[in-house]
Amino acid sequence: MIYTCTMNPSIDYIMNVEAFEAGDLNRATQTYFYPGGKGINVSRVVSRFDVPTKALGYNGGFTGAFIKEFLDKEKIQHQFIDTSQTTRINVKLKSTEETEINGPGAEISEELQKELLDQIKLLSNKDTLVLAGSLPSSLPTDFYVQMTSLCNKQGVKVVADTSGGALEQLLGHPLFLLKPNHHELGELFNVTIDSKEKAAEYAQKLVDKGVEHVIVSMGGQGAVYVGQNKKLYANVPEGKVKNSVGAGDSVVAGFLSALEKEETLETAFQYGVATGSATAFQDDLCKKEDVEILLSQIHIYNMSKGE
Ligand SMILES: Nc1ncnc2c1ncn2[C@@H]1O[C@H](COP(=O)(O)OP(=O)(O)OP(=O)(O)O)[C@@H](O)[C@H]1O
Ligand SMILES: O=P(O)(O)OC[C@@]1(O)O[C@H](CO)[C@@H](O)[C@@H]1O
Repeated sequence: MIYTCTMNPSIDYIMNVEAFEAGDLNRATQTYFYPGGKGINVSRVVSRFDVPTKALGYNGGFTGAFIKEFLDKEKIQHQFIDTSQTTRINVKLKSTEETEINGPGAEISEELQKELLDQIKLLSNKDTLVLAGSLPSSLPTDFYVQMTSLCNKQGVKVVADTSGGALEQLLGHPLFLLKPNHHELGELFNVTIDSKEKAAEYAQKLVDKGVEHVIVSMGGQGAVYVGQNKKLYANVPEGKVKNSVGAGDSVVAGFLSALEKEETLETAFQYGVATGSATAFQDDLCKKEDVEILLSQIHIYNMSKGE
């Protein structure tokens, strides 16, 4: 089972505004509400590939109830811990540019932290746990490390999709998959990643620190995969980007879902990139059919052979 854990979920309130003017009254042409938070996005996309998934994390209030109802409608299992605080609403403003305003997180008491760690203790070596998104500031910065240590003892595969201090602290701990974008990877090593070769060089450093699979997404410039004995590059398909929210999460979901179906690494990487692009080309997260249309446009090159 692919478990996802979203410490800081959200309702994503998408507002399309034709020509946004700061400091003025703007009227939106279309608005949408979606459940958000990186782990929840991963669960929503994984379930579209018919792979079993369950969303964990914190949730509360009327916004939390909306997220649970939405997941129920999509037949996605969830087991959130109730914080009795209103889950945040993140505004995604789409105009000539995309602007995001993400709310702060809930106050998570020590008791609630323990409750989540107790849930993690029930996972087994057949499970994968995706730790995704920001940590609310009330949580200790090593909370993902605490969860990862438990998982490593139980043989649970850990996937991390986070950035900054939370990501830095995870390095050195055995991880199954990391998917930084090229900016996040650059920040980790204080360098600028401006080519696929540089992305592969720094992804290799993550593999040397104990990460089994690293995917570096580079937006419209393709993606790089580095694992124990493989260095691959994938182009991205042509298309109009409508929405980048959840595109990175979709790469994780596509890659993990394909591995669950025992596809090869190359195919899983191809699925990951196709899934990311399929979401980038839609208003909401992609469907399985959107991914299948794009698959044949993504070519995998073996960088170790100079391709
Ligand atoms: N211009 C584009 N054309 C085609 N696909 C794209 C484009 N931009 C992004 N994507 C798809 O989205 C994936 C993730 O994009 P990106 O590298 O920006 O990651 P990210 O920053 O983690 O994403 P997010 O915006 O969700 O945080 C890419 O690997 C690709 O599949
Ligand atoms: O504030 P965080 O946790 O870093 O990111 C949260 C978020 O921006 O990430 C998802 C897209 O990846 C959205 O659904 C959500 O609003």
